[in-house]
Amino acid sequence: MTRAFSPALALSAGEPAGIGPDVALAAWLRREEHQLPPFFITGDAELLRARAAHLGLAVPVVACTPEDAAAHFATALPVVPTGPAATAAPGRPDASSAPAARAAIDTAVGLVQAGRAAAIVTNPISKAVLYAAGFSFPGHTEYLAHLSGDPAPRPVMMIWSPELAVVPATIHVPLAEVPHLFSRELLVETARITARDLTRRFGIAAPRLAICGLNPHAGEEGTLGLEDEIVTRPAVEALRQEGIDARGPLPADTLFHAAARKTYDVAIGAYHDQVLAPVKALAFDRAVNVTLGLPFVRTSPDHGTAFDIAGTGRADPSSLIEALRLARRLADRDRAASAARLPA
Ligand SMILES: NC(=O)C1=CN([C@@H]2O[C@H](COP(=O)(O)OP(=O)(O)OC[C@H]3O[C@@H](n4cnc5c(N)ncnc54)[C@H](O)[C@@H]3O)[C@@H](O)[C@H]2O)C=CC1
Ligand SMILES: NCC(=O)COP(=O)(O)O
Repeated sequence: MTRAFSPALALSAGEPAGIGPDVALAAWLRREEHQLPPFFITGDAELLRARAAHLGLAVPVVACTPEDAAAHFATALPVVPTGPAATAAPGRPDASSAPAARAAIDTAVGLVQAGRAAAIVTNPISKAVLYAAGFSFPGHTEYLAHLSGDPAPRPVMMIWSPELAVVPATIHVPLAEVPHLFSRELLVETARITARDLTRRFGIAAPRLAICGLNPHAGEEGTLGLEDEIVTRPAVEALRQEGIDARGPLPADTLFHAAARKTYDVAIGAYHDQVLAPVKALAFDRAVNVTLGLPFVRTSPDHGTAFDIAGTGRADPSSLIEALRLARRLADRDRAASAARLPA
């Protein structure tokens, strides 16, 4: 049986002064050991050559088209050039960082939308650097939704690992704004998208969702805050009426120990640190950030730019490796599902 052609994965280069180049080079060097699917970087080939030389890594870098990337992958790291040169030194972002980082994302999205990349994997950006250059989106998650369509779909951030998968209902917002943004509509919509994508892309037929309360002890029946009676409980009831296996409001402090984790497929929390801290504590080197709700597959390592170790050779590529492997799996499942929907 011949396997239908599927394009390579697009890996956006991320913040040039961060560890994105380091982990991309290190992942490519481990491509056989980890049976990595072919990928190409959208970015600046010169920067990658310079970083390989700086780190003393024997990685040939080849500039090519997305279509030629898979053929080059066995012998060189393929780069699809994006235009803006990135001149920043490791650990020292400069003014070249923002246009280069943004162009890498834009190119990757354009290629996946044109069917020239199977999925997008993003290396970390420095949000502060992009904000200073006028970027008005809190992070990739929201920017990718913006690039996905008009109106933009609601994006959902999931950090996935074999030990634990979590979703924050509010994403990149100041903690003081969380109680105002935490609404029944937000929670229901977030849970629906999560359940749908866990079935469609992860193959979990009836996902079990554990919904955390916002307050300590999930509000202790309203005595420690009313949000869980006004928002969380009715949202869970609405989800159950739709046939979604949701439970809550559950106290977040007792939801992440080993026995509790066996009772659900994903924990949905009210805010970023409530659920990202446990997954990063358990699986920092293996966890993958996946954006749900998009028309294409996007994954990312769970870590940031790590300026403190960029260019030192200490950056661990494991999370990027898992992000590449997961992106391929999810894209293949998407493709198979689309093919099954086609008329014979
Ligand atoms: N997807 C993305 O674009 C993300 C971007 N960021 C951005 O990254 C920047 C720095 O964020 P931080 O909170 O400092 O988190 P960080 O993940 O960059 O670093 C936290 C600590 O973990 C270490 N670390 C991170 N990745 C590592 C790896 N692969 N191997 C070994 N050690 C590693 C770092 O050296 C540092 O000590 C911020 O601007 C943030 O917005 C953060 C998370 C995701
Ligand atoms: N802490 C996770 C994170 O900041 C990832 O953000 P994004 O850039 O993937 O939206």
